[in-house]
Amino acid sequence: MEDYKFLFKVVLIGNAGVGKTCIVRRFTQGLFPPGQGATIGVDFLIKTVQVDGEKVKLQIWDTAGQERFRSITQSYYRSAHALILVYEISSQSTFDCLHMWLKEIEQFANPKVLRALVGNKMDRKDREVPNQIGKEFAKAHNMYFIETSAKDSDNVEKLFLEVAARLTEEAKATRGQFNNSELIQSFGEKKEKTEHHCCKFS
Ligand SMILES: Nc1nc2c(ncn2[C@@H]2O[C@H](COP(=O)(O)OP(=O)(O)OP(=O)(O)O)[C@@H](O)[C@H]2O)c(=O)[nH]1
Repeated sequence: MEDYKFLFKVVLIGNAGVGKTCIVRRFTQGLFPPGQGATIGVDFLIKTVQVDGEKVKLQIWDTAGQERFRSITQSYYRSAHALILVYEISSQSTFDCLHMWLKEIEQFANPKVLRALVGNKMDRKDREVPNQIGKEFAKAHNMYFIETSAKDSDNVEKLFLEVAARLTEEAKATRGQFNNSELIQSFGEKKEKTEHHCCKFS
């Protein structure tokens, strides 16, 4: 058996071009990839972090923001322990689509999923979404909020460490001692699709 205490599946979602892939690459590989192309479908990377002296393995799924991949990416929501919803602070339109993304979460994710809201590209000077607006939106929807810059490496590590810490705390509180496969199964229940939401924004 591998040497880690918990394994969590973390899925990044949000409009095309907001920086999901760059956030994941910054965190897992410590780099800001030049000329990053659009994600096709989904991609995943793994990183192990320490939470209170215990090893926690994060399986991080980077989904494509483009509408044409939506049916593929939606299928990854179900077994997610955490969903990181990303918008771009320099693009009001990506923020305006958050309601659509929340509907997707409601429809396809496990109700127990931990949700985080991330305003990426905080290094940019052409801000369109004030920090306070992002914060209030997150508060209203019971989400953890942080602004990041994958480019400058600001808050990226903090984001994933916070998610790992919250998931670990929740797992310990709800299940006590259990093994990793049990944990995954507990979040992997299938939720029936009842309605199709479509947003042609990307
Ligand atoms: N200034 C700045 N640019 C960024 C940042 N993060 C990503 N970018 C740029 O934004 C563009 C899109 O980044 P991606 O990481 O490919 O975006 P994505 O959300 O994964 O896009 P899809 O795969 O199409 O869903 C690229 O040109 C990146 O260089 C950031 O923190 N600051």
